[in-house]
Amino acid sequence: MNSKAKAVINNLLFIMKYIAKWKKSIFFDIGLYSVFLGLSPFIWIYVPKLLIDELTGQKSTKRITIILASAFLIAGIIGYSKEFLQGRFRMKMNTVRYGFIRMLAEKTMKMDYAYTEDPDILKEVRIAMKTVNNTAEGIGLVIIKLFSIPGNIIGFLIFSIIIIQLNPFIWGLLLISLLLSYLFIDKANRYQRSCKDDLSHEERKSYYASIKLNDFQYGKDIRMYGLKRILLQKKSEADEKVVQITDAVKSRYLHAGIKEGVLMALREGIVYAYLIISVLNKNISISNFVLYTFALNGFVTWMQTTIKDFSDIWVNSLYVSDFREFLKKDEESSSTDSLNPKALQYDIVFDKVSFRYPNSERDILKNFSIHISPGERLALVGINGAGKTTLVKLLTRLYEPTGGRILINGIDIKEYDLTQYRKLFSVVFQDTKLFAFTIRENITMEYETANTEKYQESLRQSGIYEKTGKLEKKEETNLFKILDEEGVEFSGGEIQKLSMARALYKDGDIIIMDEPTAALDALAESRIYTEFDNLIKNKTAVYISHRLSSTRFCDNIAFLENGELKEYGTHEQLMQLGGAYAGMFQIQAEYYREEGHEE
Ligand SMILES: Nc1ncnc2c1ncn2[C@@H]1O[C@H](COP(=O)(O)OP(=O)(O)OP(=O)(O)O)[C@@H](O)[C@H]1O
Repeated sequence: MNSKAKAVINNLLFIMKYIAKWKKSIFFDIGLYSVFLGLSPFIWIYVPKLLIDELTGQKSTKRITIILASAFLIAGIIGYSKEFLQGRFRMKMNTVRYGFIRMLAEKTMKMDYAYTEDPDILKEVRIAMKTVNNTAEGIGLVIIKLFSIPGNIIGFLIFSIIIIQLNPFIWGLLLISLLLSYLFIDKANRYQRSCKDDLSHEERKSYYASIKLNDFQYGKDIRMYGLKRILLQKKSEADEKVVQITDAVKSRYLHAGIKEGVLMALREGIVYAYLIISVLNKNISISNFVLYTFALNGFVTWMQTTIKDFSDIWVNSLYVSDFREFLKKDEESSSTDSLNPKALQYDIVFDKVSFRYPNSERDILKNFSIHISPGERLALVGINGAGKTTLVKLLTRLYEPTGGRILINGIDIKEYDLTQYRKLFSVVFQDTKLFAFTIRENITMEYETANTEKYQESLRQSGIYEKTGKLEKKEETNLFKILDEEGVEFSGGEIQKLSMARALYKDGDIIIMDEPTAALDALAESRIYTEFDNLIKNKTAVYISHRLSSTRFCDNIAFLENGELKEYGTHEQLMQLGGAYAGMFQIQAEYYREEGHEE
């Protein structure tokens, strides 16, 4: 067996494994449906023969009535049962399909964070989503085909027996011509498959533009910068390419259809000529002529359906392979040791850490070493792109250093159980995201919150409690209007306060604030930093800010330049040094003085 066939079988087994897990009774329905499907065509093949025999023989009205009544009764029962089973199957199938959708969602949550910033992986996610999102392709289609294939095989076997009785060569001829038709279609299928990546790429571009056009959060920029035109242009460019690709695919199928039509005409000609000659030579009766005509037509249609079903399974199995490949992507893993990092205090060391993003040719951090003592407040400062956020991503294990080590309490952070490790941190990111859930859910990240006092206290501490208290539904108000007309839209500064409340509620032992106060004015930011700092008591904290006055209170300041530690010390020490930090501080102080703020 070649590797492709093996892959198809493995994919079918994979799907069947999950059908067995999520909806075992589907197998029973398939069995029953197959029997009805396999037998159903033979009623209307045999009934005409029986009627002709009767009409050209004894002409018994009673027997004709019995033949017709039985035929209608059996056909009715079979037809009803088929419809019923098919309807029930469709419902059950959705359970299975949603199971796969959930599986994909869980996988994307567990994947290495690095993948989420990799465009190739985003393409793969889109293909994997397509595989499960509808029943016209991918896993959904394979499940549908699995439902009808056994019945089609039963039908094929019965038809074969009838036709072989007539003439085995005719059976062979039909089979060969049908296999040729399959090859025509298969060529088109393969072409379709070869376009998959390009199609997905263009669809992703079009989808991106559509999403941004409809995203309220982008509304301001779209209007102010006249982005509508460029977005629409990009969308229609991508759409045009999608149409081009799909048209090219359709044209391949059209050509395959024309070739198949010619082949069909030849096939039918030979078969009918054979049947007519057989009647003329009195080798078969008129009633058998009718029976074989129906049987031959039935066989061809049946075979075409079966071939199409197999071909669909073949093509769509490749999507299933993509889906399964995607499931194998590296997950964020805890190390083998799975140590619990929980301790009374945390001593953090960056030991000659270097880092380069995947698919990047530049080291963002170079030999970076720093020691953060327990309870210390460290300020990370430096110009845009210096590598400050990257340091946070490494410390929180969103990425792994490409060189050197990060140690907490003397142990490489890789050794710690990842889930436990992440619990250590309360982080407010620069581009922190909140969800269209209630305020309470956004703070607690819990469906039901037992500790009402704690989250209300977090809101109070981050200075947003007064605002949420005035809302009609208070903390049960939904954020944003995307899912709820009565949802509230908060200002940038208020969103940042909510993000801080979330960090306070989490109560991590190590605090990281990556410039979350950018939407606030300099004085408000400085106030929030100092107030926040009082709240976290003796916890270790890393603060990132571009406004150097906000972080001057920190125990130490690390000034980064091009991924290297350029200057390090207290605010006073760095000012005395008179280097890059002091220069930047002076410029900012000058600016604020001009603006009328007193330092
Ligand atoms: N996912 C990524 N892939 C490749 N390069 C990246 C990625 N994320 C960031 N970079 C690059 O790494 C460099 C450092 O980025 P980083 O976000 O750490 O800087 P920063 O000091 O926090 O800057 P800012 O003050 O603007 O927030 C930048 O040049 C950026 O372009």
